[in-house]
Amino acid sequence: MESAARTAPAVIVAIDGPSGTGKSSTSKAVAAQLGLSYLDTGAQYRAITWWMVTNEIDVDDPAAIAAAASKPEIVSGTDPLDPTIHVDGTDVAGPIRTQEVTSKVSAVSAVPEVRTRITELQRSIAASAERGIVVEGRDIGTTVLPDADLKIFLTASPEARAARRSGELKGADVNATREALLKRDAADSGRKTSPLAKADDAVEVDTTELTLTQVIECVVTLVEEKRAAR
Ligand SMILES: Nc1ncnc2c1ncn2[C@@H]1O[C@H](COP(=O)(O)OP(=O)(O)OP(=O)(O)O)[C@@H](O)[C@H]1O
Ligand SMILES: Nc1ccn([C@@H]2O[C@H](COP(=O)(O)O)[C@@H](O)[C@H]2O)c(=O)n1
Repeated sequence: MESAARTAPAVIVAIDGPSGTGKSSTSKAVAAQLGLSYLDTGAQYRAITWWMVTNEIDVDDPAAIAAAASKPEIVSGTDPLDPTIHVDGTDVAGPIRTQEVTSKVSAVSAVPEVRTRITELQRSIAASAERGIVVEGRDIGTTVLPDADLKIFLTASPEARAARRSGELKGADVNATREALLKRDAADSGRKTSPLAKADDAVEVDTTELTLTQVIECVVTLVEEKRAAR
């Protein structure tokens, strides 16, 4: 007899929110716990940004970015225990996390041709996830997967997010980290095409006072409730 996890219908979970709210940590853990695939859409935007920088495309020139948007081949591995990201066959998991890429990704991701290309890729990955998928980003619930079974919007105070990030960056200045987070949020929320936004039907979870374990438990419970109601 097949296990319950095997026979459960595929479930699509969209997790959005500003930087440092815990989207990646939560999404990976929820997907691993429930036997689902996992997609880090921020890594895809970072990957195309890395390619633009490496190929000396001026990120302040939207026309140049648009003209090059279809060139790199971006491949995402969706195992939540070992998510991967390759550009033209090169493993870029490390290079996409540099300060240079982080400071330029909002400009690249605001270009409509980039969003169209990456959104198509995201939809095709989600459609081929047999057991379902947790997809995290900024516009998953609003634009990429508007019919997702469950939409979550994570928030946390800027202070909590900066403290988490500077802990991760081993002693980085908390105020500078906070300013950088807020600057990226403002750019992502303010762009014309598919900005960072909460979908009307998303469940908002403020993680400021919650441990990561509590957030994961909360989301797992919400997924199980959705599944039980189907
Ligand atoms: N509820 C929480 N309590 C404490 N630390 C947390 C919590 N959630 C996440 N963290 C920590 O905060 C840091 C940022 O989390 P994570 O990378 O998951 O955020 P994110 O929303 O995906 O950020 P970004 O959008 O910038 O990629 C990580 O070090 C993570 O372990
Ligand atoms: N759905 C998404 C996801 C991400 N972005 C852009 O990528 C940047 C990096 O995202 P991280 O989650 O890795 O921090 C982010 O600041 C956005 O500019 C996006 O536009 N849409």
